[in-house]
Amino acid sequence: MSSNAGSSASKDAFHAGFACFVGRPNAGKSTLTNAIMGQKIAITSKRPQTTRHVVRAILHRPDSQLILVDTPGLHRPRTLLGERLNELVRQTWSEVDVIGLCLPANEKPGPGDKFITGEIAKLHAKVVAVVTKIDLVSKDTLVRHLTNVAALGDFADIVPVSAKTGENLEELVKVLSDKLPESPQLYPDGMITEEPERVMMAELIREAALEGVRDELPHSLAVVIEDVEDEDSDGGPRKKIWAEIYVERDSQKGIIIGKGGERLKRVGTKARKGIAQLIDSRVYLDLHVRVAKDWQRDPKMLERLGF
Ligand SMILES: Nc1nc2c(ncn2[C@@H]2O[C@H](COP(=O)(O)OP(=O)(O)OP(=O)(O)O)[C@@H](O)[C@H]2O)c(=O)[nH]1
Repeated sequence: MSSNAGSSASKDAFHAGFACFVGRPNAGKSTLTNAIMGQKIAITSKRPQTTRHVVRAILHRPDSQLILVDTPGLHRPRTLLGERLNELVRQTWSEVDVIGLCLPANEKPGPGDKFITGEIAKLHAKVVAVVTKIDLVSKDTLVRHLTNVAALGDFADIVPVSAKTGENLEELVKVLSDKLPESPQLYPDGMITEEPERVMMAELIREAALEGVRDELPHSLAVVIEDVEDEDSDGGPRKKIWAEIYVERDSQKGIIIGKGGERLKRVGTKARKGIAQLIDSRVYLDLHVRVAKDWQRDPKMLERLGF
């Protein structure tokens, strides 16, 4: 044991704490969280700003416990929902020990990245620049990119990774874990997320409902799990889940339901499979679509939808 500060002194100590990935929309934060966890937890998509909930993933290593908090991207708020999301991001940023600033290797750091770098520099957290999507660029481009990233701010480390190929992911976990404070384990062994199951179920339904229609209604859709019950059916025990999909207009309801209810049926089947896998049980999903006019601007409705 030694009283010296620094990593060599705390070699044998256990480190535990919170980390989050930040970066502009589409920087690869959710994909990175999923890849590190080796399983699907956050919801990813080709469209920006689909991450709505703070999802915690817990990474256990022999000498550390890294708790990943997933945040939505910071963006210019146009609605009350937008403002709430930004509040949520800032709140999360202020609560973590380490921040991984995600900078996609295939895009030059821009004013948005500069802005975020400035914002997080004000916090107590250590900041690691995570260069994402390195599978998309050549070695030469990557080297140039790393130089640009180094010029962007004062980072505790710079780690290039690919969530797609898995390159350098374990190194990233190590770098982030090393920067956590000395602390006993914060969560029990084996626990990988504290996100309530219902939120994850809702996200699976939301993802299924958005498939193919993201252009038409990217932010107009929210899902609430109304109830979950155990029941016995002919095929054995199963979970019966009542869920509601909220949209803002009648026309959107039509899009979700589809001709003769065909589309909603497909959404239900896809979501049911995902949920069954998530909770490892047979599932009966009772899915309804409701119109809540302008829910994104209605504080009561936002509360009900969990924002
Ligand atoms: N080729 C490649 N694509 C990636 C990688 N990581 C993420 N992507 C893609 O980049 C897009 C955005 O990834 P997300 O993980 O949803 O990005 P995000 O930063 O969480 O986005 P928001 O939720 O909008 O904040 C998706 O189409 C991913 O498939 C990677 O390592 N390699």
